[in-house]
Amino acid sequence: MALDPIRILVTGAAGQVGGELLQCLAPLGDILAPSRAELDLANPVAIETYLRETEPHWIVNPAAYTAVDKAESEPELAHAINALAPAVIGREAKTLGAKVIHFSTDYVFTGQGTIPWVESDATGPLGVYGATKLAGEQALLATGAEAVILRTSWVYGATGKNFLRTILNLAKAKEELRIVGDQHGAPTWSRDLARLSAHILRSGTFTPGIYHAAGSGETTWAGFADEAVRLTQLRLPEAKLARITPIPSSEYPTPAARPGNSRLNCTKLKETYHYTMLDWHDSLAQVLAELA
Ligand SMILES: NC(=O)C1=CN([C@@H]2O[C@H](COP(=O)(O)OP(=O)(O)OC[C@H]3O[C@@H](n4cnc5c(N)ncnc54)[C@H](OP(=O)(O)O)[C@@H]3O)[C@@H](O)[C@H]2O)C=CC1
Ligand SMILES: Cc1cn([C@H]2C[C@H](O)[C@@H](COP(=O)(O)OP(=O)(O)O[C@H]3O[C@@H](C)C(=O)[C@@H](O)[C@H]3O)O2)c(=O)[nH]c1=O
Ligand SMILES: [Mg+2]
Repeated sequence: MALDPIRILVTGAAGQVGGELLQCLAPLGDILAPSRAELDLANPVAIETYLRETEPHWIVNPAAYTAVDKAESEPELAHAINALAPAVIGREAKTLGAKVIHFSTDYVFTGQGTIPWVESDATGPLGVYGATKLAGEQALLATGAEAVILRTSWVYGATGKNFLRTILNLAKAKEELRIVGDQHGAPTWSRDLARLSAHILRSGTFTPGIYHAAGSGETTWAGFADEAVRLTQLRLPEAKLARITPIPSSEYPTPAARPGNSRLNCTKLKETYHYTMLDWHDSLAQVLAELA
C-alpha cells in the first residue's frame, strides 16, 4: 500500500522567504504553493476552505504584510494578514494535526538597550507592522497548534524587494548614500531561513515554541550597506559607487519608528535544533556572487 506523501503548504511563495522555501522543501514532499489569488490570507473563510480541502501535514507561513511604513495607514489589512490569518491557520492546523512553521520579526521589540533579545523578553512593538506580527504570534500560540515561530530580522537575498538590492541600485546612481547607523541588528539570508525550515521538517523531534533565527554577528544598516558596496567595488574596480555616510535615525524620518536594538540571541535555536545561522558577512558574499 502506498503511503500518503507528505503535503507541505507554503504560503507567500512569491516572496523572498517563500521563493527559497519552494526550492529547499521540494525534496521533502508534495508542495502546495497557492498564489494570492488562490489563497487570500486576508480572507479567513478562504483559509479555512483551502486547508480543509487540501489537508496539509505541514503549513509553512512566510506570507505577511511586510510594508513597515505603509502599515501605519493600512492597519486593518496588516492586522488581517499578520494577526488574523495565523489564528485561522493555527485553529485549522490543530484540527488537522498539522505542524506549523511561522515567521515573525525583531520589530516585536522596543529596541531599548544593547543586549541581544531572548525569546522570553518583554515585547513592545513601535509600529503597526510589529504590533500585528506580535498579535499573530500570540494568536497562533493560543490555538494550541504545534507551531514553531521563527523570529528573524533584516531579511534579504538575491531576489525580491530588500534593502541590499535597493542599496546596490542607489549606489550605482548616487555619490553619497545617507544610511541610519544607530539601528543595530543582523541581516538574514532568505535561503538560510528556508534551509532552517527544511532542517526542522526533517528533524525527527518537533519542539514547538518561539525561536530567534537571525544571521550571526551584528552590524547596522549603514554597516551592512558599507560592506555590500565595498565587496561590490572589489569585484568591479571601474564602477563609480556611492560612499556610505552613517546618520542618526532622526535624520531619516519615516512613518513607522524602527527599533535601535534589533539584536536577536539565537542560542535557543542552536541548543534545541542544533542549527547555527550563517554569519551575515558569509551570506552577503554568497548573495553578491549570485547577483553577479
Ligand atoms: N523582509 C524582512 O526584512 C523580514 C521579514 N520577516 C518576516 O518573514 C516573513 C517572510 O518575509 P519576506 O519573505 O521578506 O516577505 P515578502 O514581502 O518578500 O513576501 C511576503 C509574501 O506574502 C504574500 N502576501 C501578502 N499578503 C497576502 C495575502 N493577503 N494573501 C496571500 N499572500 C499574501 C505576498 O504576496 P504578493 O507577492 O502577492 O505581494 C508575498 O509573496 C514574514 O512573515 C515577515 O514578517 C521578519 C523579519 C524581517
Ligand atoms: C533606503 C534607505 C533606508 N534607510 C534606512 C531605513 C531603515 O531604518 C533601514 C532599512 O530600510 P528598509 O526600508 O529595508 O527597512 P524596513 O522595511 O524597516 O526593514 C524591516 O522589514 C520588516 C519586514 C522586518 O521585519 C524587519 O526585520 C526589517 O527588515 O535603512 C536609510 O537610512 N537610508 C536609505 O537610503
Ligand atoms: Mg521594507
